[in-house]
Amino acid sequence: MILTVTLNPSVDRALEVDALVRGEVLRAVGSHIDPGGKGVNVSRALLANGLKSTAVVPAGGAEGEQLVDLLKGEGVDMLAVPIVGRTRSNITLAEPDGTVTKINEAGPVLSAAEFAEVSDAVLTAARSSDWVVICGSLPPGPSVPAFAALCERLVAAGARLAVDSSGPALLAGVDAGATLVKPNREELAEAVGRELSTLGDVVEACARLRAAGAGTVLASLGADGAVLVEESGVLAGTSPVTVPRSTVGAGDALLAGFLAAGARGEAALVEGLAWGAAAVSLPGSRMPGPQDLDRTTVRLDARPDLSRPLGRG
Ligand SMILES: Nc1ncnc2c1ncn2[C@@H]1O[C@H](COP(=O)(O)OP(=O)(O)O)[C@@H](O)[C@H]1O
Ligand SMILES: O=P(O)(O)OC[C@H]1O[C@](O)(COP(=O)(O)O)[C@@H](O)[C@@H]1O
Repeated sequence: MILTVTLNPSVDRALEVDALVRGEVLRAVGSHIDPGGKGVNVSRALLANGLKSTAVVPAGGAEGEQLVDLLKGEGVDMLAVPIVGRTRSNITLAEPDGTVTKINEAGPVLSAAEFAEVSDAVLTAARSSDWVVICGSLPPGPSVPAFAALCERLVAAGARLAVDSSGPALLAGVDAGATLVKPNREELAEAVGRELSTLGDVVEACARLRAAGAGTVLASLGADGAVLVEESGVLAGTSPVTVPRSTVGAGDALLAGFLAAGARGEAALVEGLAWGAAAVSLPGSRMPGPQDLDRTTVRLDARPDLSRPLGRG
């Protein structure tokens, strides 16, 4: 069973507009409300494909109740930890060509006691989990040290830890020795402090995260696909999408598919890329089910051309 942890979950509101024009009153041509946050999306994707998962979410206020109701409505098994603060709403504005503009609230501050309660719930549930997958931004406030301590305690307890986060949180997961990290191109570039213009730059950056403590690095590259750097070597893959609809949740779907297929090697990368591409073809942060997956579009390369330039970041 995969335990997902979303320390800063959200109610995701997606509006589809014909064109985004600043300063105008726009009429949405489509709207979607989904339970959100990166770990929540991983659980949703696993569930959509018939795989057990439990989502740990701090939840507070009316939006927190809505998040819990949305998760219940989708049949997602959850551990909701009540907090005083108000769960955030994240807004997506999607255009017909797949361009997505996203506005994410900061989210509620978790008190030290609330963070400790979430940590205790995670450490307890981790004992009966195959993976602990901590994804997304941290709550605002002094949460990095508490997050780093949680990662260290999980690794010390023998948990297989996966981290998909950014900035200090990603580096804390690396430093703690996470089994797997899943940065996107921007997060990877920030982690190593340099622009990533070619596939070789990505591979080198992943190798630096492995040298710093990460076991496997799965770097997602948007339309450029993904790169997997693990003990046994390097793989690169792409998953072309003819009509991108919404990239929101694509990274979470990639990670879920990768984990679902064993979290290493070619088969897992193919599965992750297929789930990621399928998510991009769906509106809002809809997670793909078996009927949405097309593995035949995935192309892998065990000897990728490292000089290959990446698309506009
Ligand atoms: N425009 C796109 N065309 C094809 N595949 C895409 C596109 N955007 C994302 N993907 C797929 O989704 C995965 C995750 O996307 P990415 O944007 O890198 O993650 P994140 O959502 O974490 O930023 C990519 O590795 C790729 O497989
Ligand atoms: O597009 P991604 O990176 O896969 O994740 C999408 C999810 O991440 C969020 O944008 C939140 O991201 P952050 O936790 O980094 O703020 C959610 O609104 C959404 O459900």
